[in-house]
Order: sequence, then C-alpha cells, then structure tokens
Amino acid sequence: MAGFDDLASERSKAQFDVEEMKVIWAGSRHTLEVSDRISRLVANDPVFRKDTRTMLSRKDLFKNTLRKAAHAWKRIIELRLSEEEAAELRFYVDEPAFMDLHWGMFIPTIKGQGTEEQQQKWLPLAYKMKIIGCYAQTELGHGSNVQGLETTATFDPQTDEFIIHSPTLTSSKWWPGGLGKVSTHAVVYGRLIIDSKDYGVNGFIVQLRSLDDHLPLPGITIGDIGMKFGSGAYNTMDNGVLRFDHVRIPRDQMLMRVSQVTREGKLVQSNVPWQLVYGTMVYVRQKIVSDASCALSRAVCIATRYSAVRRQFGLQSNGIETQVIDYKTQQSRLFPLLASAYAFRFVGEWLKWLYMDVNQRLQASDFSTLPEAHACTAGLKSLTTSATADGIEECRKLCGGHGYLCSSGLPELFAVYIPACTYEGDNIVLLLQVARFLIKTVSQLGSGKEPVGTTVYMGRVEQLMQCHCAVQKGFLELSADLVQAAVAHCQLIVVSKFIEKLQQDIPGKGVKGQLEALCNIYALFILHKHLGDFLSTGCITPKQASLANAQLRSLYSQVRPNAIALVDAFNYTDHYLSSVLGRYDGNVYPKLYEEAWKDPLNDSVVPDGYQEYIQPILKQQLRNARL
Ligand SMILES: CCCCC/C=C\C/C=C\C/C=C\C/C=C\C/C=C\CCCCC(=O)SCCNC(=O)CCNC(=O)[C@H](O)C(C)(C)COP(=O)(O)OP(=O)(O)OC[C@H]1O[C@@H](n2cnc3c(N)ncnc32)[C@H](O)[C@@H]1OP(=O)(O)O
Ligand SMILES: Cc1cc2nc3c(=O)[nH]c(=O)nc-3n(C[C@H](O)[C@H](O)[C@H](O)COP(=O)(O)OP(=O)(O)OC[C@H]3O[C@@H](n4cnc5c(N)ncnc54)[C@H](O)[C@@H]3O)c2cc1C
Repeated sequence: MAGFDDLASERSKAQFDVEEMKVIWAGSRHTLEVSDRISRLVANDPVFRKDTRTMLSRKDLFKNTLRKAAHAWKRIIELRLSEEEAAELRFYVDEPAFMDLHWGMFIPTIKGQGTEEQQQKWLPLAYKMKIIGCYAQTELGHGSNVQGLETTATFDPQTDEFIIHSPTLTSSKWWPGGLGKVSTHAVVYGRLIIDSKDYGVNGFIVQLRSLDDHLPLPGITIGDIGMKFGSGAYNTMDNGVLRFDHVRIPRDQMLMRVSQVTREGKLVQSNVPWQLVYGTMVYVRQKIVSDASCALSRAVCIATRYSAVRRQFGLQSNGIETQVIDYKTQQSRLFPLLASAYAFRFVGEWLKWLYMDVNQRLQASDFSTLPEAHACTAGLKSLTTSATADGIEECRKLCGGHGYLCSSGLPELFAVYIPACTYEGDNIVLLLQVARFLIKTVSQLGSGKEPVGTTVYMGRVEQLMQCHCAVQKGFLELSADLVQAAVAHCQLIVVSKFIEKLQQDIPGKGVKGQLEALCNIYALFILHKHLGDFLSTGCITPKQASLANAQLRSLYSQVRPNAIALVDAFNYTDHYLSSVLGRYDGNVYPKLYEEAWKDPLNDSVVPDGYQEYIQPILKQQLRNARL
C-alpha cells in the first residue's frame, strides 16, 4: 500500500547512520536517551492526548490544560524527575501553559535579579509550586519601549513599603502569560519613585491572589485578555490584564541585585550594570532560539514524509505516479528548510554555551561580554523565529490541500508559533538593537579597540569606517537598511557556527557528509535569496552566482535519497508530531479518511439546523420551480 511501502523504501536508501545522527541532533547520547524516554512516557499517557484540542471551547480547552499541567506536576514528583527530565516533559506535553512562565521567567528573574536573601526566601516556594508566578512587564500602552512603562512603585518611608499603582488605562499590565487566571504572584515591572523622583524601571515581587481561595487581593483587578489567533494553539494560555489601585508591598520585595532602596529611602547602585534588569529577556531569547529548531524541524518532518507519500502526475512505466518529493521545485522549497532546521539547532547549542559563559562571568563581576550576549540573543531570536514562522507556512503549502486540515498538525503549529516573532521583543525592534551594537563596534574600530567574538571579521573590512560616517548622519533614516545589515550579521553567525560544528569529531557512517551537504545548502540558499545584494556590492561575480546555483541543485540531488532518514533523526513520536500527514508509517490516506469521521459535524448524518434553515430554502425553491 502507498505510504507504508514508500517510507520503508525511502529508509532503505539512506546513506548514513541514522542512529548516530539522532545523537548529533539531540546534542549527546545522554540527552537522546532522556528525550526518547520522556517523549514515549508522554505519548503513552492518555491524559496528554491532544487530538481534540482544536475542537474544544475556550473554557474546556483551558480546563483541560490545567488538568494536564497538574498531571505533569504529579508525574514529575512521583517519578522524581530531574530538572532536565521535567523540562523535556513540558516540551513533549506540547501545550503552552502557565508553567512555562513560572519556570521560564518568574524563577529565572528572581535568580538573576534577586539578592541572596530574596532568592532564599522566594525560590523554595516557587520550586515547590507553593506559589505560582508570572512575568508582568508589558502594558496596554507599551511593550517594546520598556523605559516607557507607566506603572509606579512609590516608596513610602513611613511604612517601609512600596505602593504599586496603575495611574492610567494604558498602564494596565496586558499580555503576561499565566496572569489571567492562575498566577498567585508576579514580578511586576514599574517605575521606582522615591521622594517624587523617578529612578526608572525595576522589578517587584507582588502577590496577586489569595493562597486560600484564589481571589484577587484588595486593590487588584485581574482577568484574561481574550481569544487569540487560531483554534487550540495559544488559547491554552491565560494571557492576562492587571490593574493596581495603590497596592502596598514590603520594601524587601523590590528585586535588589542591581540597585537597593535603603530603609531611609536612599537608592544605592551595586557594581552590576543596570541592564541586568533586562536579564531575563536575554535568557528567554536564548531559549527561544533553541525552540525554533524544534518547531521548524517538526513542520519539515511532516512535509518531507508527506512529500514522499504523495504522488502527482508523471505516470511511470510501472503505472504509478511520481512522488512529489522528486520534483525539483518541491526540493528547492523543502531542502533549504531542512537545512535551516539543522542550522538553527547548532546555533542554538552555541547560544546556550554563550549564555552560560556570560552568566559565569557575571558571577565573577566580569560584565564585558554582556553587550555581545544581548546582541546575539536578540538578533538570533529575530532571525530564527521569522524564518521558522515563514517555514511552517511554506511546509503547509508543500502539503497541498491536506496541509490546510487541522489533522495535518500544521495550522495549529503555525498559530501557536507565530507570536514568537512578537513576544520577547518584536523582531524588528530586536534587529535595531543588533544594528546599534554593530554601529557602536564599527565606531570603535579607529580607536585601536579590536573587535572580538562574533564581530571579529569587522577588523578585516576597511570600508566599514566609511559606513560608520554615513550612519552617524542618520540612524533612523537608514534604519530599514541597517535592519538588513543586522540580518546579514546574524546569518554569518548561523553559517559560522554550522561550519564550527563540522570541525568537531563527528562519528557514524556518512553522518558528517550529510551535515556538510546541509551546511552548504543553507549557505548557498542564503546567497541565492540575497543574490541582488551580493552582486550589487561586488562580493561575487555573475559567473560565481551561476556556479553557486548549479552547486545548490546538485546538493539537492545529494540530499534527496537521505531526506526521510534526515527527518527520522529528529526522533519525534507520532504523538508529538500530531499529524496524519507526518506519520512515521506513512499510512496517510486511510488515517485521513478515518480522522474526518471524528469531526463533531459528522456525529449526525443530517446536521443540526437542517429543519430550521435548509429545509425552508429547499421547499421555497420547489415552490418557485412550480411557479
Ligand atoms: C509542567 C512541567 C513543569 C516543569 C517545567 C520545567 C521547565 C519549563 C522551562 C522552561 C520554559 C522556558 C522558557 C520559556 C520559553 C518560552 C517562553 C514562552 C513564551 C514567552 C512569553 C513571552 C514573554 C514576554 O514577551 S516578556 C516581555 C518581553 N518584552 C520585550 O522583549 C521588550 C522589548 N524591548 C526591550 O528589550 C528594550 O526596551 C529595548 C528595545 C532593548 C530598548 O531598551 P532601552 O533601554 O529603552 O533603550 P536602549 O536601546 O538605549 O538600550 C539601553 C542599553 O541597554 C542595552 N540593552 C538593551 N536590552 C538589553 C538586554 N536585554 N540585556 C543587556 N543589555 C541590554 C542596550 O544595548 C543599550 O546599551 P548601550 O547603552 O548601547 O551600551
Ligand atoms: C502571545 C504573547 C505572549 C506574551 N507574553 C508576555 C508575558 O508573559 N509578559 C509580558 O510582559 N509580555 C508578554 N507579551 C508582550 C510582548 O512582549 C510584546 O507584545 C512585545 O514585546 C512587542 O511589544 P508591543 O506589543 O508593544 O509592540 P509595538 O512596539 O507596539 O510594535 C508595533 C509595531 O511597531 C514597530 N515598532 C515599535 N517600535 C519601533 C521602533 N523603535 N522602530 C521601528 N519600529 C518600531 C514594531 O516593529 C511593530 O511592527 C506577550 C505577547 C504575546 C503576543
């Protein structure tokens, strides 16, 4: 039968050791073992089913998410899962929920911005989930412009407290995940006011709801901001609205690693840079880059398997049509995405290392690499999420009409993924940060300060000094071009990190060869996409451009027999993929047919509303016909 045979035969053609590639993708043999074990644990647990998610009402969907989160927590405790295993469990449960913000932002903020005493007080409560926290920064009126936030935290020396207040409608907190219905606490960002003087934005731990009956505490108005894009998708999350009416908190609930307010109301700065108030965003952006490769590889896995099963036109001598994966147009759309998934995986690995390195340095009061870490996390978050969002949509198109069905898994994946281009920093705003960093680096070239890290190449480009002079005349005027320069800088990082990966010891028959092909596809595809820029700047000649394109076509042919094995190496369970088109066994058509009958519309042969709305029309037509 089509599908079973197709994928089995594809697998037999693979020219490399898939099991070793799984290790490379996972990062280590240990990580592969953990991820394999936990993904199966989730797939085999009926509480974690997700096949009806797109058909549930918001209330049922949300309650079901709470049920899953509670069950996940129970399993974590019962099985005594490590932090790594628990994070894998959250990943494979595959449902955005308040837990993400509690573990992913609330706890890291206290760790990064709290003093030793504050950590000792709050972290045990948070780790045991005796309190549940979220990250309340964005307001109705300001998200990107953090320094424009309006919430105030005014010190009252009489009582040794801060008074948290929302002075305007636009100062209402708006968007924080987990805030709407679940969180008992939040890290709230607001303007520190002492003696009528504004000291800018700082973080404060604020209790929002009673730990007894979950009701909002006095002075607090709180709720969910409403349905978001798509069915299922991000609607499992209670993104919230929050207003304060002169809510009092003890002074020691201001996060005081960066600056402290004394009992007398004096502001004391510590030796750490004030930008550490933005530190959680660096951490989460780094996480988002790692997650981009997961979302893209998932879409690519579905589209690749289906492209091998789907046949259209080109009747062959044996009477069967051509697999659509054999069309060069399909390959030229699909294989660069396959290569991007691997490229993002490796740059994500590197970014994780960079983040750990900067953290260790911060502990030792070395702040020198913070600007680069900010630029890299901001830029790569922007590049990888934009490419992944576009890539998922391209995979939907690669699957033709069936890709538009929810049972393909692609519509929900797209809907849940696209806000990544906005949250944790709008992608254009983040690229402008990279552009500023690049301009600053260029401006220091003449002063004898050697560029380091990801900007080391700048020391070799003489024309950059002239660029700097031009940009000095108008950053805003040139910002659209500067954003392109920032993207180019980030692409260079992605390609360099892929090349560095290839320089490591890579065991397994044929594995290195496949990765080399993917790395070359990624680099040449970027060159192809921006051919105009490369030609107009004289970086390559027309002859080189045409050679590069010929090389790209030949690389597609090289990857073609290995395509299915390259997506098998992601080691995704059918539960995680949740796609009829991407099934491991390729049994697409019978399952698509079966799936259709599960739709609630098919519960009855004659639909509800027939007698009310259809029958009268039909009867009317009958009368008109008689007339
Ligand atoms: C059930 C199982 C349970 C177990 C679970 C286990 C585990 C779960 C684990 C994990 C989950 C993990 C992670 C979660 C992953 C995903 C999370 C999911 C969803 C995400 C939710 C999204 C949340 C949010 O969106 S929070 C809000 C984010 N907001 C933003 O990003 C705002 C964007 N704006 C800004 O960042 C800034 O305002 C700005 C644009 C940078 C402008 O800053 P500003 O100060 O106004 O101006 P300026 O440009 O002059 O900058 C000044 C100066 O500072 C430097 N700078 C700026 N930012 C930073 C930074 N972040 N770090 C360091 N330095 C920074 C800048 O370069 C300037 O420097 P200089 O003066 O030039 O030297
Ligand atoms: C699903 C989701 C979850 C979220 N979760 C949280 C959360 O848990 N906690 C939290 O605090 N926040 C959260 N947010 C908020 C999120 O961080 C902000 O929406 C994001 O930072 C973008 O800010 P904004 O909405 O103000 O966009 P805006 O800044 O208003 O952007 C609008 C447009 O203006 C452009 N623009 C803005 N500034 C400039 C500039 N200087 N130059 C050029 N163009 C510019 C942008 O590119 C964009 O096109 C979440 C958002 C979403 C969608």
